[in-house]
Amino acid sequence: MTPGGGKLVHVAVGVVWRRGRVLVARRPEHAHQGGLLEFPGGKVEAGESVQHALARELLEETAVKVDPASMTPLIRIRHDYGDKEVLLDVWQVHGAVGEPSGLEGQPVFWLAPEQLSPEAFPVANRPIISALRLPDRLAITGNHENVHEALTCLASSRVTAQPELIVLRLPSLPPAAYAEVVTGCIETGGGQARGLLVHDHIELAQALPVAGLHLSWRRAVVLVERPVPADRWFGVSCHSGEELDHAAIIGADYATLGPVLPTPSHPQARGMGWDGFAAMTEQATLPVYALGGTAPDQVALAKSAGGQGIAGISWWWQAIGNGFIQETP
Ligand SMILES: Nc1nc2c([nH]c(=O)n2[C@@H]2O[C@H](COP(=O)(O)OP(=O)(O)OP(=O)(O)O)[C@@H](O)[C@H]2O)c(=O)[nH]1
Repeated sequence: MTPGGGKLVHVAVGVVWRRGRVLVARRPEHAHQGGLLEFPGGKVEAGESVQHALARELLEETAVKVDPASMTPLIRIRHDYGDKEVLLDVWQVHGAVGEPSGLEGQPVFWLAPEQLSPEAFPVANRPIISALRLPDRLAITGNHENVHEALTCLASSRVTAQPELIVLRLPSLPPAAYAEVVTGCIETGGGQARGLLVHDHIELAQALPVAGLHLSWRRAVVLVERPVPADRWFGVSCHSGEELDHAAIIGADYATLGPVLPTPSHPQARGMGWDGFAAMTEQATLPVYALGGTAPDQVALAKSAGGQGIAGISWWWQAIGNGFIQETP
């Protein structure tokens, strides 16, 4: 039973991929959340696994055949619509066989991830769309006290690891020097700092062409709403379930959660472990990166624990000079 006294409806939801696009359908007007777009799926029946429920629903609703064993978990979202509380259990599906058609009269079509407009879907789907667009590795810079060295490290680390999103975390730099690094990245990026998330300097993320804003918990805790527009990423560093709840309330698109494992900078801190991480992401309503002692070879592990992937410094940052890791974010 849910806090409201109703029953939690467990829904198997499929993100079915084909040639870089995903399958969507329009919900019938009379249905719950009618008229909006959805990813195909439906209720998990008693005694059924989520994967088998999804395979059954995809066949019944869209005529495509999928192998339950080939599905991979994307995210689980619990959402209370007021009239109904749902747990959307979302899985990615590759290798679906057959041409889809709306067997219940619903239009079905393929859309590229950048065509998935959050407003066209039920509210509970927004984190799913973020999870589809976000990479599975979130790179965080090490520290530097010098603008030139920070830019040099950033350029060389980027070439080797090719991260899509980078949190520019340079806590030792005074604000003016930090702004210089950001504008340096914008210049070399031909007018925009591609993939760059400004750390803690809210006004820079609002004013400059960067990919978004990442806030430390101490900055995020005082906010009551999202500080950047919807076309920028907004992430928060969290360390507990309560912090994840607050991040979701202020409109964060993703969070980092850690430390999961002991880190080189804090070897004495035991970390929450993968079980602790899984328990917290289970309750979260936004994509969550595992941070602290994690590396890209643990992306699959992080995903199986309900995470978006891993975040961190040491696996990609090529420190020079004083650019060694001094503390975890
Ligand atoms: N299939 C699907 N359901 C979704 C999505 N997003 C979302 O909030 N839901 C909600 O999940 C619930 C279950 O969906 P459903 O109506 O497809 O399930 P069903 O066919 O087994 O049930 P029904 O017999 O009541 O129609 C609905 O309340 C729906 O609004 C989504 O992307 N896909």
